[in-house]
Amino acid sequence: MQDRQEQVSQVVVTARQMRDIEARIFAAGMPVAALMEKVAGLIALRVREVRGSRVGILVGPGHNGGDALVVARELHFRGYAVWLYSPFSKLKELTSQHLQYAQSLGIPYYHEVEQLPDCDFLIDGLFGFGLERLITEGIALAINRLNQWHKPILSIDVPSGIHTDTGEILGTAIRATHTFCLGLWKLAFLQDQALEYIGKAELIDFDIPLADVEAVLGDAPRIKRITPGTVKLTLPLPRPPVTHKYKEGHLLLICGSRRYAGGAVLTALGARASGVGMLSIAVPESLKPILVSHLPEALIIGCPETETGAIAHLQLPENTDLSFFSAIACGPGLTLDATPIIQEVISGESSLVLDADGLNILAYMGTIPTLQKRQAPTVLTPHTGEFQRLFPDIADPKHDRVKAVQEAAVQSGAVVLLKGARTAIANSQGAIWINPESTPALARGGSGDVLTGLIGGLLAQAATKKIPVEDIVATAAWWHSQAGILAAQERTELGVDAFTLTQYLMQVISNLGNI
Ligand SMILES: NC(=O)C1=CN([C@@H]2O[C@H](COP(=O)(O)OP(=O)(O)OC[C@H]3O[C@@H](n4cnc5c(N)ncnc54)[C@H](O)[C@@H]3O)[C@@H](O)[C@H]2O)[C@H](O)CC1
Ligand SMILES: [K+]
Repeated sequence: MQDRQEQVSQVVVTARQMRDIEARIFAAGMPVAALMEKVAGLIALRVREVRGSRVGILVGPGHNGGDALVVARELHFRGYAVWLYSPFSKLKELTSQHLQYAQSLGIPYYHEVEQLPDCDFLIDGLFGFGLERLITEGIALAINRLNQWHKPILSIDVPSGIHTDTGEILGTAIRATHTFCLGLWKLAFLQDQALEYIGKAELIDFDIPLADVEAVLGDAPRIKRITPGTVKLTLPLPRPPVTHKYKEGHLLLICGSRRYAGGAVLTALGARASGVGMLSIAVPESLKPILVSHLPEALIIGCPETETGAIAHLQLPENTDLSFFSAIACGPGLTLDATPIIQEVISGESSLVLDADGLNILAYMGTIPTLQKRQAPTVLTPHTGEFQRLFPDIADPKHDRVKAVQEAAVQSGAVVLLKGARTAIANSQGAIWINPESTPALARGGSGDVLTGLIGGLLAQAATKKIPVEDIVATAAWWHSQAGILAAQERTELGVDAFTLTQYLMQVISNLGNI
């Protein structure tokens, strides 16, 4: 049984779902004003940990503004110098009552941004999940002006101006340094385009009953955050006391070319870190010595080469065919000259991960619909450019990455991992995993090759277990990014080349015991 914190940390909701959950709580008898008091009380406690005692509070017309006014009142009583700014003349009733009381306490209230005295930081309660249209005119100008002050801004629930679901900027938006997401993680926190506006994100749990969350989310496929708890459920640990190398999975990597030898080494090092029982690596014949020297434990299969140094065709050892392997990972460094290999692995019946040139060849051949016919699981791991080449008829993933990856999985029947600051993974039934933490240190050549090897190695080990493929892919994505975070902490964001990244993978798993 997972504890409440772990369960809450996995949940992701849309604005609509949050409103429905909230409606159930109110219908069950919780007074709206009491909930606002509780939530804003928790925010005020958190704000008091921030340095500074002169605070400007931005008040919107809805309950986000109400939250801000309760925070203003609490800070006022705790001795802070508090100033209110609100350009709105019409406020929701509860918000209006809080404003009236704040004014009765002598808290100054201004209609123009310029009237706000110099403050240490700002609290943004202009709009929460009720923002439904573009911000225009005076309010847009005010937000732009406030952003130019370059003061710390603490946003309540979401930075005002951000679409709660897609993370799009609706006209303009507050650039928060810190955002307190209320109750449950909203989808915008997991959309790349919103991240620059959100700053440091923190969930304020205000005891939403899990029964209400379950009732609203129902049995439909969910969007979930990957957490250490979900990762622990899928890792092949502990191993059974009695086992042997083939029981712990046999992965075949097909990668590399004379031009891109390093891609093969990095993919293999990612696979090695997965702990896979047996690793075979098919490369062009001329790469064999390099691979042997880096991975003495692996079986290196030298294959005939094209004139350009790509694998011309697979030449597996005698009595071996593709069905012999628990999983196959194919693509890094292949070049487009290895096209026949992709045709061959797609028609095989092993679990298959396709990345890099594997995806480019797939796009070139236009074989996405044929993936639907595969009996075994397929995993595609595109970055945005590869994604657009593979799925040209899906709307630009930049507008809504989560929707795009969901559509791609339905179209292909594959598990699709869309790389990004918040990597998203979808299966063809509509379930989504999103990796909530990463580092820009990973935006570097070769880091994707490491991920491909890691996914392949975990898939091979899970081949006989009943773990959903998307859960395994999610675990690999989390593991990979945590290694990047760990490496960046020690070596800065500039010090995480792909080889170094592979050296941090094991540390992540040994640290998991402490989480
Ligand atoms: N989730 C919970 O259980 C709780 C949420 N709280 C807070 O309440 C807000 C949501 O409040 P709501 O009143 O529904 O919406 P907003 O405050 O975001 O504002 C809606 C308000 O703004 C008007 N509006 C919408 N778009 C625009 C626009 N572009 N320009 C001008 N005006 C606009 C709209 O008509 C409404 O009047 C949530 O985020 C939390 O902060 C509770 O306090 C605690 C429980
Ligand atoms: K806000």
